[in-house]
Amino acid sequence: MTDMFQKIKDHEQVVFCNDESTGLKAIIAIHSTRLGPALGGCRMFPYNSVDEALEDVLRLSKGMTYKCAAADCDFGGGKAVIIGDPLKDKTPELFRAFGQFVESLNGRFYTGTDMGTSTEDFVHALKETNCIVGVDEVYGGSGDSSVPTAHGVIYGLQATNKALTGTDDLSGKSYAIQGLGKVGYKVAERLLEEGADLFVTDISRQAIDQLLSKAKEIGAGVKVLSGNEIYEAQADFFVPCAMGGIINDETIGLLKVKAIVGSANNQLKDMRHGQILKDKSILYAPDYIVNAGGLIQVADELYTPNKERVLRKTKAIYNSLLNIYEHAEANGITTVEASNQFCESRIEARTRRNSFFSHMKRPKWSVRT
Ligand SMILES: NC(=O)c1ccc[n+]([C@@H]2O[C@H](COP(=O)([O-])OP(=O)(O)OC[C@H]3O[C@@H](n4cnc5c(N)ncnc54)[C@H](O)[C@@H]3O)[C@@H](O)[C@H]2O)c1
Ligand SMILES: N[C@@H](Cc1ccccc1)C(=O)O
Repeated sequence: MTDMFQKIKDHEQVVFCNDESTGLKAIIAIHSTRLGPALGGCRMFPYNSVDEALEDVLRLSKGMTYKCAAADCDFGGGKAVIIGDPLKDKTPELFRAFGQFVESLNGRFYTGTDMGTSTEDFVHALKETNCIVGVDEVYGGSGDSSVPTAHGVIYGLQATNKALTGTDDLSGKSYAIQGLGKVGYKVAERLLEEGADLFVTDISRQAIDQLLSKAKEIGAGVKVLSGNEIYEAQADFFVPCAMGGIINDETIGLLKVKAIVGSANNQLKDMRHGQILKDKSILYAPDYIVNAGGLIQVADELYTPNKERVLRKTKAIYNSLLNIYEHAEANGITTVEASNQFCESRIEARTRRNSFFSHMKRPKWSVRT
């Protein structure tokens, strides 16, 4: 039998949620509460096996610990995955059942949207727990987190452009975007407005058609590629905005871009792929630095929400990336090593009181009740 404790050895807590009546099968992973209660979105995906779902939630929740530390948020890392097809298996009852499991963690885990879930889904969960972030303002939330996430990706592209060419002007460059969902579509739209050339791919025809009609409206050109063709696109930037693990042994040799900057979580299949990118002189913007905009917004929501502060902290992604590039270059290490080192030392320096968050609720949470 698999040694489950060996598998989850880096994590504080992993909860398997099973609800027969609604068909809910979910896993919540809390990686660390050293800096505060765990915060992380909930993904819905038709995983092929429970092992695959577990591996995803363990990696994603660990990434959230680093993302919170890098973005200077007083939260720890957690994530949830619901095993199911977001196009077929969603019901209000399923999300209410999920909300009950979140509530059972008593304030140790706050969650909201991620790949495959929407703000509407969490309005149902909100009936069972207050530990939900990023729902629309009419429900007391700060709104769709993909908006600031997309802003962050744009700042990330500008900083990377600056590091490569000395200017942060995004026009006249080409971008290969994988995934035109909540984040990818907004990034694509902004790049079109900037006068960029786009290569795009998505498994959803509807998502592609929506972008094509937008491009037509503003008279911009978009080339649609199928599946793996996106890795071979002759573009300046690869912008992954769908699933993780896409920089791997099969794809890395195909890349022709100068840099990778996208919102997808866990883009590198393995740490060693960071070194291969460095050897190929492809500048890699660590995903959890680039895609922190959504986290910044929902973390802010848990105090007294302030849009100006969210914008300022999201803008800081630009300088954070430039610092990471500089540190990596000066020390002959990869950009992921540089950002991991920064986060680990920040977590070490900030850990206080104890290393297990057990408070019942965030101080200002009562404003929502
Ligand atoms: N939403 C946020 O605020 C946020 C924040 C940080 C990170 N992220 C990450 O960004 C990524 C995208 O998130 P999202 O919220 O836009 O998700 P989403 O579900 O809204 O969009 C994902 C898109 O990718 C497409 N897709 C799925 N598999 C694909 C494939 N094999 N090839 C091409 N396209 C594919 C889907 O059809 C969909 O259009 C995820 O990895 C997510 O974890 C999202
Ligand atoms: N899902 C996004 C934003 C988010 C963070 C935390 C909670 C809810 C949503 C992320 O991975 O960063």
